[in-house]
Amino acid sequence: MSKLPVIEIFGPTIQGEGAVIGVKTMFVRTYGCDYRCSWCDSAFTWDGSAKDKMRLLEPEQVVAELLELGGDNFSSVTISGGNPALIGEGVGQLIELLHQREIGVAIETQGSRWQDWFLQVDALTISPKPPSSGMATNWEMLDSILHKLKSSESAAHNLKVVVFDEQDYAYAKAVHQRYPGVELFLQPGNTDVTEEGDISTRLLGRLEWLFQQVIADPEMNQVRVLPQLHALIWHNKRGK
Ligand SMILES: C[S@@+](CC[C@H](N)C(=O)[O-])C[C@H]1O[C@@H](n2cnc3c(N)ncnc32)[C@H](O)[C@@H]1O
Ligand SMILES: Nc1nc2[nH]cc(C(=O)O)c2c(=O)[nH]1
Ligand code: SF4
Ligand SMILES: [Mg+2]
Repeated sequence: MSKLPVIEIFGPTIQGEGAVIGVKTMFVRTYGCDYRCSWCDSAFTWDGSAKDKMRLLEPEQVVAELLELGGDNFSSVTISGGNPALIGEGVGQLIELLHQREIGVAIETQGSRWQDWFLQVDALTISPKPPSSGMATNWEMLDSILHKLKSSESAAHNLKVVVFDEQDYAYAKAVHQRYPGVELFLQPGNTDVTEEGDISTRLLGRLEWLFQQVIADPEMNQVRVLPQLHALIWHNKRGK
């Protein structure tokens, strides 16, 4: 088996975002990202600040830790990062081991890289990054990823765009127009990921703003707008 770089394993918690919001799930967060989003809420996966906590684990070890931590109190695992799509076999083997135990797998990735194991995932979220992130979308790569997913019968996938401002909203619209058949989730951005204490009022204000954009826009009749539910409940706490 092939090792994978892991920065944290936590749960059970409640999936707070997108297509599988509300589902009880464990999390495996891989280390390393090819992006550097200005507002990344998981920058410790790539900025070096938690480098000493990164562990190279065999997929079997990851499963053992998930079972130790969660017992039989979960049937879903979300693999996020960082960018889990930077990792080939290690994540592919982990997915296989989880499926052998009838545990469903969700993935969070930004659509900058393809992995063949995308086709095995039960809920694959592709989250291209809007202008406020400072990252540039590789549209050819995104086209090719969505084309491969569309051609496969098994791969349940969706798009999720984080929106901080008008420019980001225009970007989300461009994504929707480019991939009209793919379910699109919009999520308001958290502008301060280090603020301590209760941030729910601020987050709900941004959610209402995003609701208003979509309500007024006949070109966005098919999208879904959701908060980061875990951030409303647990704020900027890590491992939730
Ligand atoms: C930390 S990322 C890890 C997975 C992958 N690198 C990605 O970006 O899709 C998980 C999700 O959190 C979202 N996210 C990160 N920082 C955020 C913020 N400040 N506000 C709202 N969503 C954020 C990302 O857009 C992504 O959808
Ligand atoms: N509860 C909870 N839901 C989430 N959905 C996506 C997350 C992520 O960081 O990828 C996340 C997370 O970190 N926690
Ligand atoms: S792609 Fe995801 S993990 Fe990477 S910097 Fe952006 S939000 Fe953070
Ligand atoms: Mg998160």
